[in-house]
Amino acid sequence: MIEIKQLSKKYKGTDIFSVSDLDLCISEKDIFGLLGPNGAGKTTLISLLCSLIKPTSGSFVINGLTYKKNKNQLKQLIGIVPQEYALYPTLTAFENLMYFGSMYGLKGNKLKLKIKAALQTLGLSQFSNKKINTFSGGMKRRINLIASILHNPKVLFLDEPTVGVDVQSKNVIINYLKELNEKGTTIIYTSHHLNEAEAFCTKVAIIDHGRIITQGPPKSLISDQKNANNLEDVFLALTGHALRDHA
Ligand SMILES: Nc1ncnc2c1ncn2[C@@H]1O[C@H](COP(=O)(O)OP(=O)(O)OP(=O)(O)O)[C@@H](O)[C@H]1O
Repeated sequence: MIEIKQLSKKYKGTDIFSVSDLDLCISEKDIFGLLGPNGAGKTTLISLLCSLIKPTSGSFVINGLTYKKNKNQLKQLIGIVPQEYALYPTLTAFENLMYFGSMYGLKGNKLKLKIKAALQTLGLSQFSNKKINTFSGGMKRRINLIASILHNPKVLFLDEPTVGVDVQSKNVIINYLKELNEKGTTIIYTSHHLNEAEAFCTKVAIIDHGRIITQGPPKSLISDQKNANNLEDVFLALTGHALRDHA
């Protein structure tokens, strides 16, 4: 269970809050989607929850643990799949995964077997000894995902895990995440693919200007919104059609 209370973040040198007084509860069984236009605050919220950045104010608890009191336990409890590839291009897939596993204190046969099983499930067994710089975007996304789950996290945060991948890779990734969730991992993910989120998530929150403007199961949000046939209709009705370009 994740409980977020009055969480706010204002980056140094800026005068706006990227996350503003945000309250949210995510249950252990959820596949929770954080949706919102560009610049809404999704990555900032995930970065706060992964303790990659510090809140300006407010707090959160993940499965009873807080970063201040339980830093090491929390690190073992969560997995992070960042938006950017966090892989070493000149190492092979297997070497990369051995390295990431060792960062969590894993080693030996146990780690090797875990890597082999994940590579198999994600369709990458035959590329195990190929260098990452020869991989397609979809293959790198799948390796990025494996790197984050080797320590069996109870809570997995993913920032746009299906961006830039083909339909085949996307299906493999989504099915794998569903499997992890069925085995007891809470999934929290950001995406701009609203059809995907509608089918995949048990709950979503639509975020804009650092605040949650609505949340709930996709079907409830659709039925509650006048003239909405899908999550995209809800999203546009609540966030508007204006472009969010800024520099
Ligand atoms: N390191 C930073 N320093 C200053 N401002 C930042 C920083 N990172 C993000 N921001 C600002 O915080 C706001 C929220 O950004 P964030 O990346 O969290 O949004 P997002 O919803 O993830 O967007 P996207 O969908 O484009 O990834 C934006 O206005 C952004 O410009």
